[in-house]
Amino acid sequence: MSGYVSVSSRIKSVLDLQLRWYHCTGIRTGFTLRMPASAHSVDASIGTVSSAPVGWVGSGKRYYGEDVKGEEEARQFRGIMKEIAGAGGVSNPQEFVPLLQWIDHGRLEKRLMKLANKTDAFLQGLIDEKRSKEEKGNTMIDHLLSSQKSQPEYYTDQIIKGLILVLLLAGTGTSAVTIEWAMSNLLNHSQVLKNARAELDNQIGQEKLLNEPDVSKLHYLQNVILETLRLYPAAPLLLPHMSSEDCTIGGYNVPRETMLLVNAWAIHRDPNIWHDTTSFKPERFENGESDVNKLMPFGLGRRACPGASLAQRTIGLTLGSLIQCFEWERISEEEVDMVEGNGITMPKAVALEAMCRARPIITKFLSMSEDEF
Ligand code: HEM
Repeated sequence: MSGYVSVSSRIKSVLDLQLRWYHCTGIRTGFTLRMPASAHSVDASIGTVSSAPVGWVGSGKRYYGEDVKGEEEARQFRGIMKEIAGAGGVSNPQEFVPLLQWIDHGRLEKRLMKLANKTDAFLQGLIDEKRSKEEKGNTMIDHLLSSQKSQPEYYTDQIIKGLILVLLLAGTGTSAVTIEWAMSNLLNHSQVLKNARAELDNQIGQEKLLNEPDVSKLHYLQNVILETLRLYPAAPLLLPHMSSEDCTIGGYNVPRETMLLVNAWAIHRDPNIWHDTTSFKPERFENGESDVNKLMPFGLGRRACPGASLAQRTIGLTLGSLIQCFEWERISEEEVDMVEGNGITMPKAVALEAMCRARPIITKFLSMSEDEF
């Protein structure tokens, strides 16, 4: 976190921060605090606390937000990510009418090949850039390249590119979208927000910043996240699976090699399973494991999400930090719009906008010397 802003510029901006409400826009990359130019340096340091990690690409570069260096490269990256997200959500008529393969209807395969080549070239560029540098950094690519030296047969460039993509595609958008849904729910349920803030004040206080190991003490906050994942699972249909044998599901005969989608969104709202199913009630998870075991936002079984526990920690840390550091309010009397948009990771149809005001910890945080972080 160090290196963003000098101590004096932090202190200068503190008063400004404490007096005003700032407007925040929940763009797809997580929360961005929009502040006037006078507080820009503060924006940079807070951004590290509050924003979801999309855009860091394991190479230490930021491609989203206001402090982007290398705009052309960032634009290229954002373009690729947008195309991948779009391509992931489309249905392919050729899978339903195989004849269409012969006339290459929609040219989907060609477009995907082009996109794959473009993505591969971009990621290879990042690896080559790191490899050519004398000084080794502390980024994911640096570490993977050093593993490549000791285990070249496993850590090939191809594997490294795959790992970066997994983190980007599976790991960041899902977590960012969940934080945005969680914050929207909190803004529409002021008592839940108060309870979450009271828990943070009791357990952590305003003297030290929330840390990752603290998140396990915050049971109410974790229930807020579970309840968000119940009502707004980031992957509502999980990922497509394929039947390996002929089988029967719910009375339907399913032939071998049929694509199967599990509607976790609907299961999470099934009145036969959940009480008061559409209400946002984190308290429902206070009665032990039984309700938690009915959730499946990360899938189940062998192919369940391997990042589930990482996701719960990073979401807990980010959401907890947002609540610990800021007071939050809606931009108007009107409730935050909770309509779902389209996309492979279920976005909000209307991006969240909210007001935030710094809490006392920000004063302490911003007046600390860089060595104290
Ligand atoms: C809120 C956050 C997240 C949600 C809701 C989520 C959800 C899911 C779901 C539903 C699946 C498919 C499970 C199935 O096929 O039944 C999946 C797969 C996967 N997720 Fe996540 N995920 C999240 C975060 C992450 C993170 C942080 C990472 C890694 C850093 C990650 C890595 C993966 C990978 C690699 C797979 C593919 C596993 C396989 O096919 O064997 N996910 N995730």
